[in-house]
Amino acid sequence: MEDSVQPPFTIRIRTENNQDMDWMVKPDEVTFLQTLEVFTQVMPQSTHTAFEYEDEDGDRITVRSDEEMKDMFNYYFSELSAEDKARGLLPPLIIFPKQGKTPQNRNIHGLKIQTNGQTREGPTKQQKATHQAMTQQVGLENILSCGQITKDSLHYVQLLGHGNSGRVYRAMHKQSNQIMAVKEIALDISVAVQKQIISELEILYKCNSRMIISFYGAFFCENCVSICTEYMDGGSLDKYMPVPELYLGQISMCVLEGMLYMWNINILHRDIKPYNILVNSAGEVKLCDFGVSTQLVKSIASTYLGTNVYLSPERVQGQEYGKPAEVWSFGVTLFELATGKLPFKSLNETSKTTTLQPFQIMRVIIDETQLKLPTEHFSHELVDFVNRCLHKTPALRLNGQDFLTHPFMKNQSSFDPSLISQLVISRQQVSQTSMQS
Ligand SMILES: Nc1ncnc2c1ncn2[C@@H]1O[C@H](COP(=O)(O)OP(=O)(O)OP(=O)(O)O)[C@@H](O)[C@H]1O
Repeated sequence: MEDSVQPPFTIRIRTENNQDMDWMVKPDEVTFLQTLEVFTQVMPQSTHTAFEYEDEDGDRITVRSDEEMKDMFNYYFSELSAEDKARGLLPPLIIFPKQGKTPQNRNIHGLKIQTNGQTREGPTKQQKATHQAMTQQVGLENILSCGQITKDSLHYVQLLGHGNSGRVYRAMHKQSNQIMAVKEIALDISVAVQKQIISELEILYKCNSRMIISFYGAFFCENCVSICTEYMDGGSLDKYMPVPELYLGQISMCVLEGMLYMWNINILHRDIKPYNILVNSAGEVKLCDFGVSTQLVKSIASTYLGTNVYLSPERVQGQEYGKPAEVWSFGVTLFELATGKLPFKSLNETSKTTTLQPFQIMRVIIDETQLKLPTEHFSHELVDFVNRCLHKTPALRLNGQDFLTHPFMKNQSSFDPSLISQLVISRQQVSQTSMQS
């Protein structure tokens, strides 16, 4: 690896207060000095003379020169797993800036003071110009991102759809040729909030379940956040409704596995609905759009005026969100997937849902007696399963243990991707035929 050209990857600068800043670099082009200059842009209040990275035992190794930086890159590439290399998108290399010890510049209380002539009012004109030049030189505009994806590194291929909060594109990451789905959400928020969103989204890197969509990275460009995830060629389940019961069992198994996996690591989805369950022609079923970033959820909610018809009665009434609320949304989703309709009589005409005021929809969710799945069309097991997810009293809904022992789930043999694959491919054939005629 030492003599070959090393591909671009992300250096994650971990600041003292544990805030991460990602910076995409080409190892052959970036220098030690440039790295220190980037620190100055990210942490203008401190002076740095070196930085550290961790070896496989967690021991810190200091970098003070181009030579040592080269050693660090070689070490990083030698430690990559075959899986990382095959994925094309490399994990970030975390570095820890080291502050220079300049006692004459510190006061006795240990408070940092300005060291480089920068006044309290902010940088001088000359500093601003240097900053701007540096920004262009080292690609600082890319720092507000996690992962190594930026707008420029993507080739947008096709608009896949749009929801309440934004648009989703199919795009290709030029360096890795990786096809991905990019969800763009416009948000009118401060840079501080943008940073918080990016750092909250990073938890998605740790989610490793075959039932959860893979996360490739996220970045802000102007006022838009772009979230890049695995592309699923079958799209979301809303396009398949009504879904025959044969497939519903398999879909439920996958959604539950994904949900239970996330619950285990203390993450709630917060927005379960047919639009957030994706399928592909390989027969995979995956959950997407996890509400892992509280700040992102808040920022979207403040611009969205509608009412989510998948919300549980207790959530509509402002009570704390918990697993039972998630189970309710799953119940509404299954009901809709099975019948193509919502479990509320008065919300079933689309024209009504769009003309009803948000508070009227909330009233329906709280007050209306839910429809029951008709027993003549569905098995007794499915009807009972859905009805028990849709119990008005949260404590009486199915919970983690009951799910797996419920006859509807027990009747499922193990997951068979060929079934879902059949569903996706036959739909793709139908839409191709209708496009041709
Ligand atoms: N990873 C993906 N792969 C393939 N298609 C996708 C992917 N993510 C989303 N889509 C498609 O894009 C459409 C719009 O997605 P989006 O997440 O914006 O919709 P939504 O969930 O209805 O909206 P919102 O979450 O804003 O309420 C989806 O219905 C789906 O068909």
